Amino acid sequence: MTTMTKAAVFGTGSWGTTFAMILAEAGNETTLWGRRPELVEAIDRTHTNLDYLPGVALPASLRATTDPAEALRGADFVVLAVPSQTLRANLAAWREHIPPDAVLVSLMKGIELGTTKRMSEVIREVANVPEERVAVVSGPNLAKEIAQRQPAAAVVACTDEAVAERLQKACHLPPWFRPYTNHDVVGVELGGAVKNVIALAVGVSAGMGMGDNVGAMLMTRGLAEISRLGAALGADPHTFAGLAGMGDLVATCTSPLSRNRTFGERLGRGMTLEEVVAATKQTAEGVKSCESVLELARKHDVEMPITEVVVGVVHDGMSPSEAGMLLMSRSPKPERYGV
Ligand SMILES: NC(=O)c1ccc[n+]([C@@H]2O[C@H](COP(=O)([O-])OP(=O)(O)OC[C@H]3O[C@@H](n4cnc5c(N)ncnc54)[C@H](O)[C@@H]3O)[C@@H](O)[C@H]2O)c1
Ligand SMILES: O=P(O)(O)OC[C@H](O)CO
Repeated sequence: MTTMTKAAVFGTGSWGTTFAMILAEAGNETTLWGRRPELVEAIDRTHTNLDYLPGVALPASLRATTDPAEALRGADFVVLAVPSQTLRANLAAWREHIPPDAVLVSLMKGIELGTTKRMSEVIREVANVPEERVAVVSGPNLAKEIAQRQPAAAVVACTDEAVAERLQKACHLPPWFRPYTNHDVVGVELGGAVKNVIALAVGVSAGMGMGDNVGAMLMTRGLAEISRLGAALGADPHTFAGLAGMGDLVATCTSPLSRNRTFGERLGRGMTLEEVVAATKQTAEGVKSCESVLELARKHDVEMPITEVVVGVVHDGMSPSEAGMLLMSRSPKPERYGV
C-alpha cells in the first residue's frame, strides 16, 4: 500500500495558495498555514481566497489552519511562501514542529537584508538541516495566471537529484504545471531574486514613457549582471539561460501582473516612494532585496550598475532621469558574455 505524500504550505498569499492548489490537485494531502484566522477559516470552509485570488475555486481537498503544528504533522514537504525578510523569524517559530525527514522547499525570491543570505541558506541555518533537505522552486510563475489554470513551467532545484525528482513528481500536473529539475540551487535562487531588481528598472523606464528598446536593453544587460554575480558565487552559467534565469526575467519584466515591474512603473510615472508603498498591497521583493543584492555584489567585487541605480532611485532619492543618464554615460566597452 502506498501512502499519500503530505505537504504543508506556509503563506496564504498569491503564490503560496496557488502552489498549494497545484500540490493538492496533483494528489498530495495538502494543508495551507496562514496568519489571519478569518482568511484561513474562509479558505477551509468556502475553498476560496478572496483576498489574494478572487474568482478562483480552490480544490475541496485543500485544508487550511492557523496552527503550524497541525500543518506540519507528518509533512513530507514543508513549502515556504512568506516574504523573504520575515522568513528567519517565521521559521524559528515553526522549526520545533518540522518532521525530522521533511524536505523544506523555498518558493521565495529574495536575499536577506543584513546577512545577504539566499533563502535556502536561511532555511538551512534556522531549521538546522543539511543542503540535501532544502529545495527551491522558481521560474516564470506569475501566480495569478497559474491560478487561472494557464500552463506554466518551473525549475525544482536541489543539490540531491533524488530529492529534486521527488518534488518534481509531487508537483507535476499535466497539462497545467511542468517542473524541470536542476542541481544548481545557487543559480536558480539568484535568478529569481535579481530579476525582481531588474523588473523594477524596466518598470521605471516604462513609467517614464520609454519604449521597448530600453526594456530590452535593461533585460539583456540585467541578465549580464545576474550572470556575473552567479559566476562569482559558483552558479552554473547555463542556469541563467533557463526558466529560472531568462524565463523569469522576461515574464517579470514584461508582465503588468508583476508587482516589481508595477512598483517601478509607478516610480517612473512620478509617484513618491511613500505613495507607491501605500499603493502596493503585496510583496514586491526587489524593493528590499535590491539593497542586499548590491551588498552581495560589493562583497564579491561584482559590478552591477543597473542594481546600483535601482537602489539609488528606490532608496536614495535619485531621480529616474538621473539613473538613465548614469547608465547611458558609462564608458563604452565590448559586449562579451558575462562582462
Ligand atoms: N505571486 C507570484 O506570482 C510569485 C511567484 C513566484 C514566487 N513568488 C515569491 O513567493 C514569495 C511569496 O509571494 P506571494 O506572491 O505569495 O506574496 P503575497 O504578498 O501575495 O503573500 C505573502 C503572504 O505572507 C504573509 N505574511 C506577510 N508578512 C508575514 C509575516 N511577518 N509572517 C508570516 N506571514 C507573513 C501574508 O499574510 C501573505 O499570506 C515571495 O518571495 C515572492 O517573490 C511569488
Ligand atoms: O509579481 P512579482 O514581480 O513578485 O513576480 C512574480 C513571479 O516571481 C514571477 O515569476
